[in-house]
This record gives sequence, structure tokens and C-alpha cells, in this order.
Amino acid sequence: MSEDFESFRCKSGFSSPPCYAAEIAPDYFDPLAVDPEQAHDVARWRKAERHRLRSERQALSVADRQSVGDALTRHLRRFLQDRFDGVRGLTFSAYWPIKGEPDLRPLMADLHKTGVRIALPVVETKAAPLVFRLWTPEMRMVRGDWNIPVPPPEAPALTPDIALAPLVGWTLDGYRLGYGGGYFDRTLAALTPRPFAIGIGFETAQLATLYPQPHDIALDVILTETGIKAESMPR
Ligand SMILES: Nc1nc2c(c(=O)[nH]1)N(C=O)[C@@H](CNc1ccc(C(=O)N[C@@H](CCC(=O)O)C(=O)O)cc1)CN2
Ligand SMILES: Nc1ncnc2c1ncn2[C@@H]1O[C@H](COP(=O)(O)OP(=O)(O)OP(=O)(O)O)[C@@H](O)[C@H]1O
Repeated sequence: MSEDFESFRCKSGFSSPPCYAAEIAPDYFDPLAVDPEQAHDVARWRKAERHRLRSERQALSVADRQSVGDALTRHLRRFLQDRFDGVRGLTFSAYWPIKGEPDLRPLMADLHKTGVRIALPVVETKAAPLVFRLWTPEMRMVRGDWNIPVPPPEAPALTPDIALAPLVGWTLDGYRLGYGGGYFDRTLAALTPRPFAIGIGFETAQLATLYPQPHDIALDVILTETGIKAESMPR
């Protein structure tokens, strides 16, 4: 626990900060209010889980990672065919794999061939929503934030209809653990209409809960190498 929280606790005698709204309206209950001590504990726990899950993923053999990527590609292809008519006429945001994420680039290239507009996420401003830029197979990529290859700045910015979200961890209620920047949640919160968000992860990265916080937005569906794991009601 941080010193700030500890000293606060000693002074007030309570583990949560005072909420003065109740003095104005005694029945007042703010569903989005966060207990800072709890938020701090959740953030610390998530950091440890990120570390554990990323080490497990890096320890997989190249062949195992490849077969997970191939199985995920099959499930995703079928899902897009069934639910989005193969993504005809839509803008589809994918990702350039880093740090042992499943490699779906062959699917990106196939969708591009069938006329789907493919976009990739770019961190252009820290702690702000992601920007999505058009990707084509022949394009010269540049190094973006975290050294992630991204389309060059002159590539047109697009708003995706469907967005893939690579998962470090995931839960059956559709929540995502990412790399800890909060980029994906900020992006989903900022876009209207919100893109259909598909989480892509390893089966073994399932967590019982992520202790959802007010900023967390559940994904519409989660796919792993064994198939569809979490699907919300169709929107
Ligand atoms: N392949 C891929 N591309 C992607 C994503 C992804 O998850 N996978 N992202 C999906 O959103 C965005 C990049 N996400 C990022 C998330 C965190 C940090 C970062 O600097 N993390 C800090 C810790 C932050 C903290 O704990 O406050 C670090 O590791 O030092 C960078 C990029 C866009 N592109
Ligand atoms: N919509 C938002 N507005 C402002 N801050 C946000 C928002 N969403 C997330 N954050 C901030 O980002 C921090 C990290 O969030 P979280 O633990 O959910 O990251 P993550 O989903 O693992 O990261 P990423 O999406 O970059 O891979 C949170 O502590 C929160 O303060």
C-alpha cells in the first residue's frame, strides 16, 4: 500500500475516502466512484498478472505459437464469415504482432485481397485514444511507439467497424488485460459508434476475474485457439 493511502487511512480511520455527496443528498450513490485504495490494489495485481502471463507466452515454442495462430485464424475467418459476411464493405482493424502475440498477418493479407479495408492501430499521443491508419501489404511501415511497426503518417486515418484487440489476459465476461497503457479502453470509449471489438488470446491466459473498474469496457467476443469463449448479446 502506498504511504499516501496509509496515512489517509490513519487520519480518517476508514479505508475509503469520504464522499461528501451524501451530505447533500443522503440517498446519493455514485456507481462510478472508485475507492482509490481498491483501484491501487487492482492495478498492482494486474501488473503482476501481466508479467506472469507474458513470461508464460514467451516460453512457448515457436511451433506451438504458430499452431495457436493457425487455429485462431480458422476461428476468426469463420466468425467473420458468419457474422459479418466476410467483412464485405467494412473497415477492419488488425494488429502487427509483438511480444509473442498470435500472428494473424496472413489473414490480414487475405482480407485485403478480397477488398476489405485493413487498418492498424497507432499510438500518436500518449494516454489518448489510438489512431487507426490504412494498411496495405506493399506499404513501407515505420517504427511507432514501443517500436511497433505502423503505417506511415501519410496513410489515411480510418474509423474501424470491427477491431481486433490482442489479449495478455481475458475473462469469460469479456474483459481484457492488455499492456497497461489503457489505450484500448480509451479508444472504445471515444468512438461512436463503437467498433465491434474482438479479443484474440491464448486459451491459457484466462483469468477468473479482472476486478472490472469503471474504465474497463467488455469486448463483444473473445476468441482463443479453441474457439469462441465469451460472447456478449448481439448489439
Ligand atoms: N501488436 C499490438 N499493437 C498495439 C497494441 C497491442 O496491444 N498489440 N496496442 C493496444 O492497445 C496499442 C499499443 N499499446 C501500448 C500499451 C502500453 C505501452 C506502454 O508503454 N506500456 C508501459 C507501461 C504502461 C503503464 O503500466 O502505465 C511499459 O510497458 O513500459 C505501449 C503501447 C497499439 N498497438
Ligand atoms: N477511458 C479512459 N479514460 C481515462 N483513463 C483511462 C481510460 N481507460 C483506461 N484508463 C487508464 O489506463 C490505465 C490502464 O488501464 P488498464 O489496466 O485497463 O490497461 P490495459 O487495458 O491493460 O492496457 P492497453 O489497452 O494499453 O493494452 C488505468 O489505470 C486507467 O487509469
